[in-house]
Amino acid sequence: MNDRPVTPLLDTVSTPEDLRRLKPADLRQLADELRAEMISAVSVTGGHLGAGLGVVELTVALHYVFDTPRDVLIWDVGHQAYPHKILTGRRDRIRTLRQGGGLSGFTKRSESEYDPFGAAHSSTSISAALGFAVANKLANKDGRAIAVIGDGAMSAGMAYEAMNNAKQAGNRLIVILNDNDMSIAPPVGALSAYLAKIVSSRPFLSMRGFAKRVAQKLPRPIHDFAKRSEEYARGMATGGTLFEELGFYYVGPVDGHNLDHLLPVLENVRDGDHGPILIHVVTNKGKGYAPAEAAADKYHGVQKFDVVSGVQAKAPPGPPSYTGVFADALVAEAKRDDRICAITAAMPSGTGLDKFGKAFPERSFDVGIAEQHAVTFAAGLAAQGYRPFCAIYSTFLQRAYDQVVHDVAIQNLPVRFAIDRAGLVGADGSTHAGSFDVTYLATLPNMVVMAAADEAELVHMVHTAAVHDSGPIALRYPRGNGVGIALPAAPERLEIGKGRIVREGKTVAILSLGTRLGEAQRAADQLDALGLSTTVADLRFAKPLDEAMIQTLLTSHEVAVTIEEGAIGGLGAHVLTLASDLGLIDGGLKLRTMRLPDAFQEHDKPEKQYAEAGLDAESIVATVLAALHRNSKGLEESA
Ligand SMILES: Cc1ncc(C[n+]2csc(CCOP(=O)(O)OP(=O)(O)O)c2C)c(N)n1
Ligand SMILES: CC(=O)[C@@H](O)[C@H](O)COP(=O)(O)O
Ligand SMILES: [Mg+2]
Repeated sequence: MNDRPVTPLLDTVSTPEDLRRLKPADLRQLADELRAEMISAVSVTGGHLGAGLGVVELTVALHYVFDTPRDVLIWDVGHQAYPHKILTGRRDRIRTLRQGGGLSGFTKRSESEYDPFGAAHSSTSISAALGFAVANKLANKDGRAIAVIGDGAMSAGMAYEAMNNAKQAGNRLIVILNDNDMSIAPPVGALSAYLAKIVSSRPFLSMRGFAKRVAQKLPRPIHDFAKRSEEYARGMATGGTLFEELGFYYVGPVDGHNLDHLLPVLENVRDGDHGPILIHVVTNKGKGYAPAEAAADKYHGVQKFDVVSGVQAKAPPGPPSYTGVFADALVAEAKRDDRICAITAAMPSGTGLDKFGKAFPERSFDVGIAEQHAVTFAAGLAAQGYRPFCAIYSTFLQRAYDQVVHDVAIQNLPVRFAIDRAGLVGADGSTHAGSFDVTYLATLPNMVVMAAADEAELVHMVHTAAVHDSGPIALRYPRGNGVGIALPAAPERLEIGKGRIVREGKTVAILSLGTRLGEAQRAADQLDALGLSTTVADLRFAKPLDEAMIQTLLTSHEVAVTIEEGAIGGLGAHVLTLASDLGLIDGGLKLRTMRLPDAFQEHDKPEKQYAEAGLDAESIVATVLAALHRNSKGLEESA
């Protein structure tokens, strides 16, 4: 049992207004209590811990110096916003984080006026803040827009697209670059090296004169402060060029855990006349909690844990995860084919590609948070004869849609999309749900789209993708563990566009795509028990469809139901179109499509989300009975 921390000062602060009534000298204690409260809360909920720990002082300082919510504070990704939630009227619910009905793990407009812009995907904050700043300018309103963006998020092109346009915002736009030298994994690429160079530049003294010169260009208050602070002067001398070239005043590096440094810098920036400004704040991910600081991932995302030891709750032993099965299968394929490469966009552990990277470092690429680049980079590799697997979460692949269409599909290049986190993902909620990939991929000419029904199928699909040289192919699989089925000794090459019958019946046909197959079989048991003998088909392919099998199933059963873990426009829509093309809907065909609702579902446990979505066995049975005008006992309803 984790005890609640003693937090006498934090107990007096419910909102930033309360915070702003404190003396500067009290803020250190407040930050310590805030950190303790956050650790305590996440120890019972699990969630994103390291990033929030790293911005405790920054959160306090920003709300202290700026007039939030009139000054809008936009946290990039939003995974570091737990301290912000505690200080902005949500402390009473902080132990409901990421639980069904509880607070979101990210910023969310519907949750608080202090969350002016929702997030969870990265690198949107500067564009959004620019929008707020320009809107204020157009409306002749006061109010600044402050974007806090991490060094990892700063690797995405969108951040630069926004900075490229920032000049029009004038003083109203403030970007805080929170540089903790970490993404989820250690950061990659030239930008990361560039930031590290700024932070570590030496020597101070020989640079001081130059620093003064640069500082003199700044408005008076900043200049004065620069003169007082040696570290600040060092930053002025050694860094900032890239950001200055993009039209920003660069201030930094600043120690993001030192309130005596942070507060005057922010006050000077608040009061200065400088145009768009970027403050380079250096922090430690996991700061102030020893187990987090010591962890390789700095406790980016954690299970519930014991506060004293930092030991996280272990998942009960179970089948291997889909991600793990995918990673092992891909390594096996890459041993057979040295053209196979693997690409991740800053998610090596999440996609399992860390394993591939260890086995084949030269064929493994972490491109940073850059999904668009990842896809077009893969297209280039494919055009040159390599066989890249782009392993990207379903939700993040959305960002690279034009690259999928324009760079891969139109050119019919053999890029393999390994789409992890397909379907509902639980605690991360609607921003991370993999709801749309079948819809957006299966509409594309040339594209093959597969969905694994279990982990053995996933192994076959990895192999099928590996040997599919004639064009692009995607395989999707969910977050979490497999069903416990034995993995095949040798993977099979699946025939493209062919499904399989897993159970034969006469009255009802369930056409399943993906891991709803288990629910389809449970439903079939219940329907059989009601005297409605049921066929279950695992279609395997959303594109191309197994047209012959579908035609047979639709015409030989009284009712057919499609089920999938995706939004409207997926399997069900394609089966309906086929039925229409074949003229089957003219003759009284009974066909029902079961899919995710046309709504963004809130976070909860995945099984509850699926029940709410009506995609469990009980809902399948109810759908079938309703279509056949039968009651819950399977008896015909009197007209
Ligand atoms: C478009 C997109 N790709 C990937 C992710 C997954 N992701 C969430 S946080 C994160 C790392 C962010 O690093 P940084 O911005 O430095 O923040 P830190 O966690 O270090 O505070 C990644 C890759 C995401 N949220 N959005
Ligand atoms: C904030 C973010 O986008 C990631 O940290 C994400 O929450 C990871 O999700 P998984 O736990 O499914 O890898
Ligand atoms: Mg970082």
